[in-house]
Amino acid sequence: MSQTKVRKDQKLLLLQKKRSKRNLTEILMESIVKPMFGDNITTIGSKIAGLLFIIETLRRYLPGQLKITIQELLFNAIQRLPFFKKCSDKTLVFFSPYAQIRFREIEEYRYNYAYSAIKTYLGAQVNSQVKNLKGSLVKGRKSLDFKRDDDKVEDEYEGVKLWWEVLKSTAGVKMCRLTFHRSNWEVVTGPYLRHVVEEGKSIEEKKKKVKLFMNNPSSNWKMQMKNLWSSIEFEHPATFDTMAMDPEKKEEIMSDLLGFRDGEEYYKKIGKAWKRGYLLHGPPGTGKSTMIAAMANLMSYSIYDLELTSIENNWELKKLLLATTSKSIIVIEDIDCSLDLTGEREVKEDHQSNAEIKKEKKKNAVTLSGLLNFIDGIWSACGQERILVFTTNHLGKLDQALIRRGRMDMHIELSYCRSYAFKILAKNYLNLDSHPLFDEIEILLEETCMTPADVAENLMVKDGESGVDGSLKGLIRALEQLKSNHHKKKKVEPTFK
Ligand SMILES: Nc1ncnc2c1ncn2[C@@H]1O[C@H](COP(=O)(O)OP(=O)(O)OP(=O)(O)O)[C@@H](O)[C@H]1O
Ligand SMILES: [Mg+2]
Repeated sequence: MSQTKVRKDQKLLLLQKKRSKRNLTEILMESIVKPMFGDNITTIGSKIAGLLFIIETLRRYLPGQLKITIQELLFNAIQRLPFFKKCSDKTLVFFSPYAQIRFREIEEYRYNYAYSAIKTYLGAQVNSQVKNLKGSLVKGRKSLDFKRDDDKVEDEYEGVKLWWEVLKSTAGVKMCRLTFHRSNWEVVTGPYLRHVVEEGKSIEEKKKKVKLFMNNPSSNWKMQMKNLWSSIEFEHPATFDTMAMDPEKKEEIMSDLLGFRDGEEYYKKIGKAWKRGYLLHGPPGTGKSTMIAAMANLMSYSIYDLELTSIENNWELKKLLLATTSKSIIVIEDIDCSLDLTGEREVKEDHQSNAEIKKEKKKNAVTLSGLLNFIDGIWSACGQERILVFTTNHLGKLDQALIRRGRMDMHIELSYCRSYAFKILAKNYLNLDSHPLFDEIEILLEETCMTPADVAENLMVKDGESGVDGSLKGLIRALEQLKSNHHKKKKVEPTFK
């Protein structure tokens, strides 16, 4: 069957469904509501009593979802009567014994954690009576994981029946809708929903996977803040154990991070937003990106890799920030290359046309002040438990306002490979704690500037001789080469006095 035919059939089915719903409302209107009330209300009391009798009968004898659907239709029919059109919401609500609560995925521009907790809770309602399930194999686990895959879930709590629906509006807004009898208002809005959210959160915590998010270009954003970020599962193997750097510095960074993670009370006490900024600087190949991965693995936080060059203006930057979840690391790599850090744009030459200036502005309209707002303005206080990481190869190029303490709380320098870093790399790559060639290598490392990335590359090469000796000798050759190149360069360079 061709695709267009399938689409036509689906449209037809949808139209029929809509029609049948409308027809049913009309049938109820003609057969029950109009004969009872007519268009003119005179003896309202006895008529309301009659209607309540019908509603109560439905409540007793019809099964769950069907009962709600018919009552909803009846309610809709009543609302169409001229008399009731003039009534306030309060009067109308009196005729519907059911209440509904909607939990939208994005509520007032912010991610709604209740939505994800509820979805997780509903997915976990698995038993032998369930018709639709979905199965998956999670990495690192032996057994399959089953989740409920129904749009409608009936639940029961302390004898109270509740009906959940997982919906998506035509505008693409995802939501969970809960329907319950008004007489159970206290139980549902209190202990029941608390139970659902807590249960959902604890399941999420147990199954938590670290994710890597990337921002989509705004031209791909749809309505209602959807599709701002794309994500994949984060599976980088880097840890602080494998980071080649000064052990003391490493210890300091790790305890700073863990202190931050457990610092909710402390941040509340001092009245500061629960966030922390780290600036990683150093030459290419010294482990800045590797450290971000190690941070995410240590904290079990997801990474939001923010590509500033694909953001058109400060407003988009705010939207992206608001759509991030807590327990996350927001990363801007090579901050000096992503942004015009001089703040105000330079005045353009006279001969440059207005159109050209406009085009230029649009191209790079995220400004330094926008970014500063993003870091510590009102907007950043909207989200808690977030880490910000900036990386740069050129610390000197950054505006002081951007890197002052309080914005970037900790400056971490990653540098060329020295003795302590080499020992960690030798352990990682060759499983060596010591070797007669270590002394020679360590002296050469002090005399040269080789990055950990280059040392690691050399340790992986099996140059001629096999085994660890071959790798270490290869590294020595590379270091000697680097040293002699350095001397040659020095000789050529003129000296200024
Ligand atoms: N300090 C380090 N400890 C362990 N491995 C490192 C370290 N530095 C570099 N490496 C290795 O070198 C590779 C490149 O490092 P990485 O991408 O982290 O460097 P970078 O500082 O982010 O460089 P750039 O400035 O070019 O982005 C990594 O895959 C890692 O294997
Ligand atoms: Mg990098």
